[in-house]
Amino acid sequence: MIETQIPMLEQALEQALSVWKVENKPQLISITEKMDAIDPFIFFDRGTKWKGKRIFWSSSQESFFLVGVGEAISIDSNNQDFLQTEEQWKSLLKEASIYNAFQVPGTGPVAFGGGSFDPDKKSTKLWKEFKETQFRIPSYLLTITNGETYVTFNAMVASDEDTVSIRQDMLLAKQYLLAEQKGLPAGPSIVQKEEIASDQWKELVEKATNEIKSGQAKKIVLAREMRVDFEEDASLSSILYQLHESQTNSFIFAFENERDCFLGASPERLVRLQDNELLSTCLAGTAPRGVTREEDEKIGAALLADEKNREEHDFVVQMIRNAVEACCEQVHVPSDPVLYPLRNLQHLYTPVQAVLKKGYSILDVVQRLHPTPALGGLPREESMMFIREFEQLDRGWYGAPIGWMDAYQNGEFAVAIRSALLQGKSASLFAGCGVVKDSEPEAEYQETMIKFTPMLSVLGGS
Ligand SMILES: C=C(O[C@H]1C=CC=C(C(=O)O)[C@@H]1O)C(=O)O
Ligand SMILES: [Mg+2]
Repeated sequence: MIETQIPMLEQALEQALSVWKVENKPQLISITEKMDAIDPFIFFDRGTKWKGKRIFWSSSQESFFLVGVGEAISIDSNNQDFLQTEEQWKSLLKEASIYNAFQVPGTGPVAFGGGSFDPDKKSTKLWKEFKETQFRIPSYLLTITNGETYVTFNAMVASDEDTVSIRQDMLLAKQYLLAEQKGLPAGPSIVQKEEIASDQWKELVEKATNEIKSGQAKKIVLAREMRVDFEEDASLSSILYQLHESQTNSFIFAFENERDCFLGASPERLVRLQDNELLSTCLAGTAPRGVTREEDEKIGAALLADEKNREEHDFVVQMIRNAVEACCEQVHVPSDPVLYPLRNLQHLYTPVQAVLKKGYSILDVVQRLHPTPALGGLPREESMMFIREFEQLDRGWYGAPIGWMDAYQNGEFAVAIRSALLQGKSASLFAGCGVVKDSEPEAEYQETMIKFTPMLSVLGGS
């Protein structure tokens, strides 16, 4: 039997109404409850009732989950500016009626979202459902952290009448979302796949290396697309479950907008902030995994010693270090990278730790870091101009920051790679690589091939 009362609801509604009467603008109410264990994938699947408005985030390393259904309010913008988002987020929280006795990171009002890779590139209809910047405060948010489970109920109050429907919706939603449920639906299976213009892409890699050799840039990251079709509409909950099971050391994310959903399993953290402690990671330079342990170690050692990959990696470290130093103190960066193993490939990895200076927020850092040379290039402007002009792909949200922030200055953003845009019976997959002076088109092509593998395999078409 589920306890269907929502404690503090009446107080929260009353408080919001009294502020609304003075301020005359909608007020956020947010109530957090601790619950017995809830399966995050089943919660997401249950959320199909709110189809088009679900979000998912998990850090598989830490068993941390955020699953949101419905939308209490969104903070959107058609010109990308994370600082503007920050202003709106602060103003929303200023007078909000927040009842969260726990204040654990990721509980209470949480804004989840991201934006497009390059707002200056002309967008195509592929990404028509996605805004330049879009953050969602879910109506119902499940948070699982340190083995504890919380649910936060959020709503906007803008009139006396609202309180009646909010009360009703919240109680029904609580009953529905927490009801027992059988397993997840079956995963998709790919019936057709098409690599978009791969020969042209290899020519573009060559063009970029020439550009680099002539001194126009040091590194340019180039990406490409694969389009796949399924027998039936793909079930998102099963895909997320499979990603979570197969991709350790990754962030699993999903942002659903109507019939489209952008999801992935990214190993690349852009920034994490907790109690003012900042962690960013430089991840660039790639090699496959070996079949035997011996072979794997040999490939790893070769990657660590490979000049081309070290250069690719070092450009990212330089840029992130500079950006972090501008808003942090006690910046710590190891002098050499280590290996970061994933199921299908391994990367060079350098963590950057620091303490954020007073007056800065996680979105300040996101704004400064994006795009890092792991997705754009170096120098930033020159590489971005090259991508904007020559890359035959609408990256949309691929390669851009995606993540969450709470009301207590905690949050985490990943770089949205190893990802796909699901659109009912079809999907677009994205993969890119860092091109430097010693890049070879065929080798870079093969590298994108392995980067497609994690997503392809959970979509039923390895
Ligand atoms: C651009 C992607 O990967 C980046 C992140 C890690 C390693 C990379 C590389 O070695 O090229 C890329 O910079 C992608 O997966 O689509
Ligand atoms: Mg590479």
